[in-house]
Amino acid sequence: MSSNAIEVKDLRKEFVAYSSRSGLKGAFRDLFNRNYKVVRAVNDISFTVKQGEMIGYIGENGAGKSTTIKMLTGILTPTSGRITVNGMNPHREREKFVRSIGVVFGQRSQLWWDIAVQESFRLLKKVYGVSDEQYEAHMGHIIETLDISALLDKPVRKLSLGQRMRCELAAALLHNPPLLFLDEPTIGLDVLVKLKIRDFLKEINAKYNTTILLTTHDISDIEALCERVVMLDEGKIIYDGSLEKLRAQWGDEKEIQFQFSSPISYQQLAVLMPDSDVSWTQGNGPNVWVARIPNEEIVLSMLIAKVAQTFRIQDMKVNEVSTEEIIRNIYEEGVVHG
Ligand SMILES: Nc1ncnc2c1ncn2[C@@H]1O[C@H](COP(=O)(O)OP(=O)(O)OP(=O)(O)O)[C@@H](O)[C@H]1O
Repeated sequence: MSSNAIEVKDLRKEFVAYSSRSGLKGAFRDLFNRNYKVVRAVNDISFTVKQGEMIGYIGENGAGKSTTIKMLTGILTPTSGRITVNGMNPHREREKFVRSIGVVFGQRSQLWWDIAVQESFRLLKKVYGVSDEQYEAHMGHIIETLDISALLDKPVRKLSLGQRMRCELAAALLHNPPLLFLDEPTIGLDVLVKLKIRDFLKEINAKYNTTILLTTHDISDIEALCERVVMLDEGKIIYDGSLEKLRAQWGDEKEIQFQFSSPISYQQLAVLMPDSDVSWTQGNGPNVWVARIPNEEIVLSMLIAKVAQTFRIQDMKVNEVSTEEIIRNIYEEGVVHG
């Protein structure tokens, strides 16, 4: 097997969406020719994922994330393009393929609703052909780390969402797959469970070099886990790189908030650094002004020095532009950056 867990080349998926005409006359005409339009959900994307990488696959609703994952897991066939996952074609070598991946889709369960969790585990163990020795060696640790031993004899329908998600994760890893797909694994979970799941994923990744591809709307999941993000917009990859670079490229501004001891006018502030890219706006509260500046050390120290020389400052705060905000900006601007 090559060292790439996932190889995707010029991958495309189109859906044909029919629209029905209204009324009896419309229905009659629909019999002969229906109105349809082609939706290109995934538009010729290419990327590779190395074994052991943890990748955040992100994008707005409808960007094409689920469609990609469904193709990568062999649920949907591509319209065109090539996919190799764990050295296989996901839908051609179905049976062998599913044994090489683990999948957790936030809203869909692979556990049986009415039977005890451990019965589900036992069934999956059979399906995946996991030996007793393998199971003991591997699952004991997983059950302990996810803290689910007290849940094993409960039917899934009796579990809370957080409890169920932990059991889903254990189920997805039962056969110790080298590749794990997670779709919104922490959605709706409380902070402690989220942290537990993140720690667990980090541990699995470190211990087994498991590749993890994660879709999430929770950027803090990405910050905690992924060095690389692939961002999708309208079926196209608009960013593929490190979270750090994304920040550096886009988080290129800082905000400094000053609270002055007495009222100051905009003109007084505007003349401080007339030749630089500093913009001032009034903040919340009395005598509060916010300067937005380019994220450069020298501009920051000059500004602070000038302001401190000229006015009496009661309080000062520097805000980094958050990743959340950076990503929102990208969506709004829709700019393509490599
Ligand atoms: N079975 C289908 N038939 C027709 N159109 C579809 C089908 N599945 C997805 N689409 C369309 O393809 C586009 C991409 O959808 P997809 O579900 O992949 O987005 P997503 O990024 O996963 O969004 P979300 O975050 O909401 O899950 C959307 O415009 C969607 O309406």
